[in-house]
Amino acid sequence: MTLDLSPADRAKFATARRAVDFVEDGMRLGLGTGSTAAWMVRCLAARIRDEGLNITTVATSTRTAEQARSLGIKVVTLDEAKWLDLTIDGADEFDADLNLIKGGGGAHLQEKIVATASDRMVVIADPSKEVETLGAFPLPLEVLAFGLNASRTLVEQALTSLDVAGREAVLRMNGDQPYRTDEGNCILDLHLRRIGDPRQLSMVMNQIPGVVENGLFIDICDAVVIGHADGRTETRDIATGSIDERQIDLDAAFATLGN
Ligand SMILES: O=C[C@H](O)[C@H](O)[C@H](O)COP(=O)(O)O
Repeated sequence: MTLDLSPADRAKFATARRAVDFVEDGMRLGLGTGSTAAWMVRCLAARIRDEGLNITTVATSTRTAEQARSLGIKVVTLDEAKWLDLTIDGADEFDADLNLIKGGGGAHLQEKIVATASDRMVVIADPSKEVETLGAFPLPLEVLAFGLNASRTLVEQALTSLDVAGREAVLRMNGDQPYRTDEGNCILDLHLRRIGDPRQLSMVMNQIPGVVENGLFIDICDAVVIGHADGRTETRDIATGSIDERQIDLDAAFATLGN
């Protein structure tokens, strides 16, 4: 029963359930990472099982790969899949142009590679992720451990000439050790508060030696599905400007999960 779920989880489930409607038989699909994406993987597994769909997936983290495989979903590498039809992933923030901040879970490097190797990227989010201006959520930078402090100094220097409201670069920790990504790199979380020009910031950050990838997704996302705790969903498509509203029966949908 979805009544046992928190309002936040009901909203995540609603967006996830609506987004898997875009999956078609035979597709090669990118699977995002995070709590919303985890709901999507459960919904996808149910559709594959109930409809006998032939779906090949590429995961954006070891976490997601393990979850997908445990639910019987076929997972291959991106090089094996070559190219993807669709990627469905969560986000930490999105704006009116569907530019995103991602990487709250430390997976934005693989997520960006997978999303840009897809014909289409659909973001799944609850309404709290929508912002007028990106930047309240700290922007993650994946950075090589080698020369980390030098890279951090260069990042903070570069930020002084950019249109942002804060400059603090905080090393993400896992207990008393630096957090390590799937690639073995570190994460600097940039507390910028407001990002005036996301495109410029993204380009400048990726020019700094040691920075592997930043969490800004500019002109990558094609549509967002916003889910609400009462089962309402709204899908906005950036290319057509269309808005599609659907009501998900959360209890009925939950009963189909079986996982
Ligand atoms: O690295 C993590 C990813 O970018 C996630 O998609 C993002 O942090 C959103 O996660 P959640 O759905 O848990 O809010």
